[in-house]
Amino acid sequence: MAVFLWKNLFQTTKGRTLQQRGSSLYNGALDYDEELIKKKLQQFAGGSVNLSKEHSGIGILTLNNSRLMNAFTGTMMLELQERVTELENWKDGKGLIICGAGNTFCSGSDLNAVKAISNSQARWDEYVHVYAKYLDQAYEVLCFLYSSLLPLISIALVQGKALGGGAELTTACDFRLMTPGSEIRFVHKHMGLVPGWGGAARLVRIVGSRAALQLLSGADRVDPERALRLGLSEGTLSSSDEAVSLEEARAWLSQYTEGPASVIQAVKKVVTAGRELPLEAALRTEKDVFGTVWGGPANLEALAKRQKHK
Ligand SMILES: CC[C@H](C(=O)O)C(=O)SCCNC(=O)CCNC(=O)[C@H](O)C(C)(C)COP(=O)(O)OP(=O)(O)OC[C@H]1O[C@@H](n2cnc3c(N)ncnc32)[C@H](O)[C@@H]1OP(=O)(O)O
Repeated sequence: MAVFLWKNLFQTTKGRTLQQRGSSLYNGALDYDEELIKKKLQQFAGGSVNLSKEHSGIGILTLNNSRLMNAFTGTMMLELQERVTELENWKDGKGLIICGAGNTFCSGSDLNAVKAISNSQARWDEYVHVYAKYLDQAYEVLCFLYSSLLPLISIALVQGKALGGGAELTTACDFRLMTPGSEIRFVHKHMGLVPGWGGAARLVRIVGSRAALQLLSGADRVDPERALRLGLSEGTLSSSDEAVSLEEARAWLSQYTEGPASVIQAVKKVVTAGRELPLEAALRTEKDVFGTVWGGPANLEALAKRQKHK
């Protein structure tokens, strides 16, 4: 997946100085085999991440672990990466809705897995590496979702609760829509943590640093009304019913995905380039992306029709 490209283009978490019992979470000297760590993550199994790709060019990605309020297990993290790779290669894709099964969004990391890893008899170094892999996986896949490398316009459909890593996941989407009674809550402080999946940095860009500081330091419950005021949500849907809210989210997104996939994807790329790159690089990217649509089928068709915009 282009996550690896992303890794090279932008700095990864490696080299950061998160200190745990005096040992860095990322310590090059203790590099474990990737496949081995993948196998370890697979030990923390349960739930699934399902993708359905609709004819309209909208993908529906559903977190499915209702027994644990859609908490992310190790295997779900791996599946999320697989599904996102599938979306990356979807030529006709234009939009993406991320939602949770069972009328709730996501309660973050699977705390059972986190506890099991830390309580295992394994060496501390090994715990650090397994957890680091989990964190790496979450961090990279969310960065990828948010980046121009995935050229789909995305929405987090927040029903019920989006807590911890679940709240962070909402920030990796372009837009958030909330159902009545739902909440987004960065509970990390109460867990003795800060966001680690990139959620804080993205939150600052969405709501500004003062509001982000309040939401993180207060571990505030953000209901749909406050989310709207803060610009964290685009709108409150009329129903919290799973099927109805999904239909409403689809209708909302369709306003922006009308038209050829090549053009919608190009729009998403130029906007995300503006969001994530220094100005000069963003300007260059825009010119390059323009080159991919200029003289293309949609452009030629519009010219032939002598399209007017009255
Ligand atoms: C950087 C990200 C960060 C990290 O990686 O460390 C995190 O994401 S930390 C995780 C943050 N999330 C939490 O702390 C959620 C804790 N859970 C709750 O607050 C509640 O369970 C809640 C509000 C999600 C739901 O409350 P409600 O009363 O509606 O239901 P229950 O509490 O009975 O929950 C049902 C069932 O689900 C289990 N559950 C919920 N969330 C998790 C989770 N994140 N991991 C594991 N299990 C979870 C809960 O324990 C119940 O199971 P039961 O066997 O009945 O105890």
